[in-house]
Amino acid sequence: MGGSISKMLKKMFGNREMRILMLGLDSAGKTTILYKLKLNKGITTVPTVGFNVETVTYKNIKFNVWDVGGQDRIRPLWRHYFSGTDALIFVIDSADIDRIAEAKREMYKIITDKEMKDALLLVFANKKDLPNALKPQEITRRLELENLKDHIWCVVASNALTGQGLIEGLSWISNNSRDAN
Ligand SMILES: Nc1nc2c(ncn2[C@@H]2O[C@H](COP(=O)(O)OP(=O)(O)OP(=O)(O)O)[C@@H](O)[C@H]2O)c(=O)[nH]1
Ligand SMILES: [Mg+2]
Repeated sequence: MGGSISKMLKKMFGNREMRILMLGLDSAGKTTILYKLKLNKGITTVPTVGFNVETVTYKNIKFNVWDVGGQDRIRPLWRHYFSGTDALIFVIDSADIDRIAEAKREMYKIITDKEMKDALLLVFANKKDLPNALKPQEITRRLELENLKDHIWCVVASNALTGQGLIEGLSWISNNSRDAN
């Protein structure tokens, strides 16, 4: 009872905070997404060695977004960021068809880790502007998400250069978080 009242107050008056971890193969567009959300502008990125973290406020939620570099030699560092994650944003380059299988392997390694068992999974099918980009339904099929029963998941097509899809993604996360109910 007390719990639900405090949730209601939080919903009405804000101060929700969520920890978001954004991972994906190198060059998928993670850093571009982070700064488009944060600054609403495009930036010139270099491959991330280490991480960037920014707070993005949307409606009454503070999203603490961690963007960790995706080059293969630094992927072993990803697990150090898992603890306390409310939602994983896994970014896919929808036009990098040769590496979808590799992205899938990496994604399953992350979400099967016990520290990630309660995390929501948002997949950005990014770079949707590129002519050979796979559609979100095709990304869903190739990632075999229909078989993924122990996570709440969603695929959103995005273009980090224009920002298309990004707010839709954050809004899905906020609507599906445990304390949204
Ligand atoms: N056409 C297109 N290019 C994009 C999009 N998003 C990112 N890019 C470009 O893709 C390249 C890589 O983007 P980054 O944001 O640096 O990729 P990253 O995932 O942070 O890569 P790492 O830091 O190495 O893990 C840059 O040249 C971006 O401008 C998109 O939606 N469409
Ligand atoms: Mg980066």
